[in-house]
Amino acid sequence: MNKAAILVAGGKGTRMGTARSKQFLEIGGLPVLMHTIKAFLQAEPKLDLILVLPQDQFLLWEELCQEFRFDLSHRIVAGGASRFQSVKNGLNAVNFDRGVVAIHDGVRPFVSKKVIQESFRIAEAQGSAIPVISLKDSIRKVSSDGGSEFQDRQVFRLVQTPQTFQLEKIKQAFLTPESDQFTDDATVYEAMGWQVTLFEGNPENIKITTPEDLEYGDFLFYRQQKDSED
Ligand SMILES: Nc1ccn([C@@H]2O[C@H](COP(=O)(O)OP(=O)(O)OP(=O)(O)O)[C@@H](O)[C@H]2O)c(=O)n1
Ligand SMILES: C[C@](O)(CO)[C@H](O)COP(=O)(O)O
Repeated sequence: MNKAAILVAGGKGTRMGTARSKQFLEIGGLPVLMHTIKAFLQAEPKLDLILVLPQDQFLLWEELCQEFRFDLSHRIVAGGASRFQSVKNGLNAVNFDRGVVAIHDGVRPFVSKKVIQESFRIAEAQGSAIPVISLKDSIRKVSSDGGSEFQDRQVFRLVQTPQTFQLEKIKQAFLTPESDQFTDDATVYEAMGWQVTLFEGNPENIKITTPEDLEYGDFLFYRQQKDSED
């Protein structure tokens, strides 16, 4: 079965508030994106790996690859104005017609090997594979009049990436016009009337979004290093 991964990293990282976009910042001495690429190629060494970057950051990425002597195989594609457009550009760059494709936020470097491998296995059999985790906090639905209402957290899940799909189906889904309701790839797939298949994600697979995520990322990195030495 042909397998590809699209790592979307075409965003600006405004919530991080740093001059350099968050996907290029370092965790444990290595840029975030290099951790993510390593995770995918360790889990699936034969992957066609497509990295989606802002066009004006191609040169920076080339310089970083030289600086960090990073030579893992990947192709680069220009991002779009939104995550949806960046994914679409990535899908158009996949160079086979039949197979499975994982779509992953480049800024989720702590995705586990098990989740990556499971996502391909489940998507191949079921059409899609969406990693989710249970909630640990209580949740409330708030209303515009200042009120709020208890919600049963057992019936909710937090949604992560990689979101993995049979290529033909997700390419067809992405022909639909972009909508504000498309907060991820599962919602685009679902708009076709197809049900998504959920599976258990890994809680460390956080999306690096704000400065405290970088500090937690450092902690996770050093804990991983220590675990592998023990
Ligand atoms: N035009 C865009 C916007 C987002 N992304 C990617 O989608 C993922 C999830 O988006 P988010 O965390 O929101 O990243 P940013 O858009 O960069 O962050 P912010 O919203 O804080 O600006 C990131 O890997 C980001 O680079 C992308 O490829 N192209
Ligand atoms: C795709 C995603 O990471 C799934 O949780 C999330 O929806 C991205 O949201 P963002 O607002 O684009 O960061």
